[in-house]
Amino acid sequence: MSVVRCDGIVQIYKAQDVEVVALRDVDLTIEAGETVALLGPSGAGKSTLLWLLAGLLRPSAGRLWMDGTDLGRLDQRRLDRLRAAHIGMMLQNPARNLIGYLSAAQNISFAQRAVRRDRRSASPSASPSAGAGRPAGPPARRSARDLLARVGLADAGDRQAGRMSGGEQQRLALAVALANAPKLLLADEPTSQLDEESGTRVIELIKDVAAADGTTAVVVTHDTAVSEALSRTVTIRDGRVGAEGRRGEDFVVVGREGAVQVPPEYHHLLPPGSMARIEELDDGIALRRAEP
Ligand SMILES: Nc1ncnc2c1ncn2[C@@H]1O[C@H](COP(=O)(O)OP(=O)(O)OP(=O)(O)O)[C@@H](O)[C@H]1O
Repeated sequence: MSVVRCDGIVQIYKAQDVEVVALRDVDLTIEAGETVALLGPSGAGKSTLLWLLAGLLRPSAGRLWMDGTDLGRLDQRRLDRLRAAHIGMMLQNPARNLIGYLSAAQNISFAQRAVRRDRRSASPSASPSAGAGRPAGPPARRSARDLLARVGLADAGDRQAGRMSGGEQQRLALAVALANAPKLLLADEPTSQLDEESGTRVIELIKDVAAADGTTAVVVTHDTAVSEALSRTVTIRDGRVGAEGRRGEDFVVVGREGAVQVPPEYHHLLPPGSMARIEELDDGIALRRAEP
């Protein structure tokens, strides 16, 4: 079963009298264990998509499934539960992921507290809806000690999070995001404020988690080193999935109603607004610029 399935997602922001269409008809399926880099120019809609996947926004239209659960059918309480138990999130600014005055170990315990409480209240005798939206069985949660060891911070359990370096904070943020053994790990530019070495380490750790636990990771990034390290790229342009890359090869994506975005590197041959002739080939079509 797919961990993420987006079907015709539209996201419209309303700011006073103005509407901004951030995403239009996004179709996307992500399988368990995939590590996906979400790419695209500034304002394309990457963060919006990430926030939708995190359940922090509800789409204006379209449907979004997380591990088979239609998020649109969950009330806020059940959505919050599903998020806490199955989604881990890392933000760009390492400090924003953490409670600075708590120790590293306390940051992890804090993240686990809500899910622990929730599981207690969702005992077998509780209402059947209490665990709705959650796959069978509780997540296999790790101890703070194990999680810290996993991200190379075995000796840092008592250190105050706010006093750690940016790289250490982001590794701790990863441990916090993994605290409840999420199925889906979401990261919004997790390396952009780190030096190259720290950034590489964070991405290697994310890949290790995906390989070892089957965790699915979606990482918004502008960094080609990050996108090359992950198994798949999805490029958002103008609110649509414009291209995908797998194993180093790039593909354009044929969207709804047959729409295809010509990648910017070919705009000198087919500028936006130009007319083209379609030439049928055995295995597809070619576009040739035509003068009207
Ligand atoms: N809260 C909001 N209210 C109104 N418009 C918004 C809001 N958040 C985002 N937008 C608009 O939606 C569009 C997509 O924004 P988004 O932040 O998702 O893009 P992005 O690809 O993540 O960009 P960047 O790489 O610069 O972070 C942009 O036009 C942005 O201005």
